[in-house]
Amino acid sequence: MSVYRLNKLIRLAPNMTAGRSTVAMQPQRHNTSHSAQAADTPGHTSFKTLAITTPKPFVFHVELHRPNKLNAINKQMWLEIKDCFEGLSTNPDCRAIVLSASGKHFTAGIDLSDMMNLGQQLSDTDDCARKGYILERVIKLYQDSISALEQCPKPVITAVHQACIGAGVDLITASDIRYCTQDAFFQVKEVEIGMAADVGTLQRLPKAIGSQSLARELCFTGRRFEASEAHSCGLVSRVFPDKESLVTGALALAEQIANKSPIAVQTTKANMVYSLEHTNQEGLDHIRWYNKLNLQSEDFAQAVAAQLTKDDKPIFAKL
Ligand SMILES: CC/C=C\C=C\CC(=O)SCCNC(=O)CCNC(=O)[C@H](O)C(C)(C)COP(=O)(O)OP(=O)(O)OC[C@H]1O[C@@H](n2cnc3c(N)ncnc32)[C@H](O)[C@@H]1OP(=O)(O)O
Repeated sequence: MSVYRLNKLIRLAPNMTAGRSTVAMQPQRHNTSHSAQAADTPGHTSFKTLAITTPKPFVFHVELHRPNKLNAINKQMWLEIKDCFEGLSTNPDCRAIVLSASGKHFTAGIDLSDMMNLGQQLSDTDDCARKGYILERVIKLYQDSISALEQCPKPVITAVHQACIGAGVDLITASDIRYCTQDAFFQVKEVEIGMAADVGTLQRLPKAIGSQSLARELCFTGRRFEASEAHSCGLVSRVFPDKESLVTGALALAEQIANKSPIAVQTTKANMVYSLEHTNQEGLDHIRWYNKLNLQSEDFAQAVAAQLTKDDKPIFAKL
């Protein structure tokens, strides 16, 4: 589906009011009346591998949803992740996103059966250059899928339970904030399947944990590590006792973010992502350019007034 069409569909979401409305979802996943309504709405489409709900005003909850396949990421899921986050990027009803997963594990990484299909496709030609072109396109598509989280202007909070393997680590390191359950475990497993990780972990993990030494150890060995180590090295910032409290905590954080000025939050994300790759001076130049506009916005005036009057919930216009 084109990004244009997806944007249009996501924009059809019912107005955000407290409560649960569902867009582009798996009807059987959420047995609320809202799900049925949304599923029946003409023009609504369904993602096959993602379930999307809007549990709080301006908060979208995206779930990896191939529970019977341990949320292994097949081609369809790669495409849908990209479409979904690109669509939410321009959706004015979305200010913060929680990404979690249904079923036993967060994700078993790339779908290995799908990889076998790719092998079949490659065997259709004997020409190594043509095989190379096929692989180039696939890798680029998968990279873009993961990068859609980082490029999405809205903060993305990932909530990991149980296994987060291979491509799962690529995925979560492209998010803004990571939480997990105490039974979560992580593995940069690519070397174990005979490849170098190529969709983001090697670039983002060292920055996320702030240690080249540990990142290289994890990437060279593919050793599994648990929630406690993920927390102590800074890969995740909070650990919850179970999945229910994890998702509740992640949604509460998303709600807190969604109550802030969307201009302030989205500019903050843009500048923090930019500053990861640039010098301090370049980062300062970048934010100065943004803020010479943003400090004239009604959000700024309203937020300052709210501070002075101790109004803890100023209402900001959609962005
Ligand atoms: C261009 C390339 C871009 C990106 C590349 C990314 C690379 C990677 O993602 S590398 C990592 C690949 N994933 C794995 O190696 C995971 C292997 N699986 C496991 O380690 C375990 O299954 C587990 C995730 C820890 C879960 O363990 P458990 O709960 O005990 O379940 P199992 O009994 O092991 O598995 C049940 C069932 O699922 C099948 N399965 C597991 N993982 C995958 C997978 N990634 N793809 C496809 N299928 C998977 C497993 O074979 C079992 O199948 P049965 O038919 O029931 O035997």
